[in-house]
Amino acid sequence: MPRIAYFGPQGTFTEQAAGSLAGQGDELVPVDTIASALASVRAGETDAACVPVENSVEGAVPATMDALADGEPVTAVAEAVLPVRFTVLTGQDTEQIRTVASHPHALAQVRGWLAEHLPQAQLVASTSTAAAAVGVQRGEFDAAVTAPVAVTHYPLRVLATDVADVPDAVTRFLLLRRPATPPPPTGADRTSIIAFMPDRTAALAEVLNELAVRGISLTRLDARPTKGRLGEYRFHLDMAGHIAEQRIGDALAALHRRCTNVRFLGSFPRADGVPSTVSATAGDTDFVTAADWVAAIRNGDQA
Ligand SMILES: O=C(O)C(=O)Cc1ccccc1
Repeated sequence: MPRIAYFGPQGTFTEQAAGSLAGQGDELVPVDTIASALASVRAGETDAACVPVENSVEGAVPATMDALADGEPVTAVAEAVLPVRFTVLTGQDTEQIRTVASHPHALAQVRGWLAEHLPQAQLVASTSTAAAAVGVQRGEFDAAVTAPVAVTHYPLRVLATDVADVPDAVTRFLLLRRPATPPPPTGADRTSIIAFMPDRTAALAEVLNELAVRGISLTRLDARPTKGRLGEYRFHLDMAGHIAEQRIGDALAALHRRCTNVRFLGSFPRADGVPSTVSATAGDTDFVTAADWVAAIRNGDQA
């Protein structure tokens, strides 16, 4: 039975995302950190791992960026986008609540609500929203900001539901496997890479230009320090399209020439189903016709 490690414990948003991406009969295996979810799939203990990658309010999840960049390569085969509205669980009377724990991304998205409803409470970062609920059960914190599903796992008092400073916030999750042939292109795909850049004037501009001249639309650009010298970054880029498409393959080959290293993180269907736009001169046949023309000249058969 295929096993999917997810960022747990039970009752996280990531469990919900893993459930929506799992096939029938897949076993969902909770692990405590994003790094250990990826470590388990790298080691072959599980077949896939589900982790959060970015949020529409708080941006990238740094732990996921680092775990994807370090260690053996893994590639995304699917993504899920979930609305995030929070439930506040407690074991106390409201007046007694002195500490509220949650994942930093969750705390950042309910700051306004907490300031209004629990102004006396101190905010404490936990490894995940569900870990905060576990902490409340153990008496370590007075309240937890959790996913709605947490209430079924942790029998605590529901202080509030549908809590969100930004009502339409969403989080995107990835399903990652050990590298294999990517899922086939659908016309509405995303390709994800990490570009390790040389420390050179205009290096990022040159990389972006390789995408721009092929009419490739960026869907995400994030930077993380390499943890080496101050000012050295790696860039996490997502683009509309699939590596099986000529313009994407051609662009990645150009980046391979220009960058210190390029890590391919997958080509997979977009959860929003938005089809890629392909400019009039960057379709697959345009590339094939152009390559045939060059080959003909090399062969001495120019028409
Ligand atoms: O802690 C969780 O439940 C997660 O899955 C990470 C997370 C935290 C806040 C919003 C979305 C996902």
